[in-house]
Amino acid sequence: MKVYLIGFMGAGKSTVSRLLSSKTGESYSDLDSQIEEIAGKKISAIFKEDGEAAFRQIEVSTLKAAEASIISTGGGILYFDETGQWMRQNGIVIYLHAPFKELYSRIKGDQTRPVAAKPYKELEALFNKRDAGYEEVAHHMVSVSDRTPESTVKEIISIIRNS
Ligand SMILES: Nc1ncnc2c1ncn2[C@@H]1O[C@H](COP(=O)(O)OP(=O)(O)OP(=O)(O)O)[C@@H](O)[C@H]1O
Ligand SMILES: O=C(O)C1=C[C@@H](O)[C@@H](O)[C@H](O)C1
Ligand SMILES: [Mg+2]
Repeated sequence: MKVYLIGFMGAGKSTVSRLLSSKTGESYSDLDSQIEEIAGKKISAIFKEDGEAAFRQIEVSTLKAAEASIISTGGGILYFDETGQWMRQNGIVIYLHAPFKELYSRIKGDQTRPVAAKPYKELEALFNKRDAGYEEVAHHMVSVSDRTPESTVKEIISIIRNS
């Protein structure tokens, strides 16, 4: 059974997937890292040189080809409408949720995330739009607000056991 972690930038999808993998012994794949390996360059360079649309095409094909049990997605994984339904049909989808302000404080000024360079208000509007989409697609919503990754992982392990 596959587990897909979804959520906005800074939610901790990469951090939690790594820890979940080490606690359960299940394999994990971080789509952003895999994309950088496939493309042979950083995400910021893909955005700059090839454009966001090209990045999104690689992102969705990397998602569909991912073989690991735990898959950490990028914040824009719902760029294509059908991607959410595809994940739901292929595994358990878990939304890591926190209020925008908290996520913003984790990602502001981070040069590795080109989307995070948007002005505060624009980014907040993007969060509000995506938040509804993540919630609709997810089988489970897990709060990552003011919480350690260890505690989040415990909750996810219990969700997996009961699924
Ligand atoms: N529970 C947490 N509490 C505080 N900070 C956290 C927590 N989880 C992750 N972080 C920090 O927030 C930042 C973003 O975490 P991470 O890269 O795991 O997010 P992400 O959801 O994978 O983001 P992206 O969508 O951009 O890939 C990192 O600096 C990380 O150390
Ligand atoms: O939220 C987004 O649109 C993104 C999030 C990151 O995980 C990367 O996938 C990329 O920087 C785009
Ligand atoms: Mg990540």
